[in-house]
Amino acid sequence: MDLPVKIEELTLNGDTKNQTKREDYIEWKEYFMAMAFLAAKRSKDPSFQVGACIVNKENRIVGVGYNGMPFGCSDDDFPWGKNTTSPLDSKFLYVCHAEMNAILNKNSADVKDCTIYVSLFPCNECAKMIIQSGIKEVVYLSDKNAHKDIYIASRKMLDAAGVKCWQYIPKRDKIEIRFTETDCETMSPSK
Ligand SMILES: O=c1ccn([C@H]2C[C@H](O)[C@@H](COP(=O)(O)O)O2)c(=O)[nH]1
Ligand SMILES: [Zn+2]
Repeated sequence: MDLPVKIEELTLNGDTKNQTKREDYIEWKEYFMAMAFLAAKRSKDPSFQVGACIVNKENRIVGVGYNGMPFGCSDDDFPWGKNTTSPLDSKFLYVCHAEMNAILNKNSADVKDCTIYVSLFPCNECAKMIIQSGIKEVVYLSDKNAHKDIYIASRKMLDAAGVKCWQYIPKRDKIEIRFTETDCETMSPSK
């Protein structure tokens, strides 16, 4: 009688070793989009958080950013409101967009031919920076502002410049990170 062959585990020198690769790993595109979403978690903007992750041809991350106040402009002193009487009292004149921060934060000489993963389709100002920096592909998740002039102009420029833009449709609605998942015995959830 044939016994079922178990290829998953093999006893080697007394150790049980896994012999087949995991199947539930996250794939590259999902990983990079998740990086953009994780970066967005750093944003102090109370109404909308955006993240961006720039990746080169070798699937190496070369820049990450989120929307925030410029260096030296305190998150506590500069305004986060939007419906203010004076534009000087709203965030819009001050906040650096996620894409701009990702490009300026680059840890490589340039971002030519790179892909930028963004949680939100880029505005016209970010589109200009993307084009001028040589990024060749935009992978976005939300396109919630597609009907607004700023975003119509953005798409027009990206299309004209030959920057490929496509919407990432996630396979799952969340990726959970549990710090207690590792086998680090000293680790315990903070109270
Ligand atoms: O391309 C973009 C467009 C917008 N952002 C940032 C700028 C603001 O902090 C928020 C948008 O706030 P609303 O209150 O929804 O107008 O998103 C960006 O980083 N990149
Ligand atoms: Zn922008």
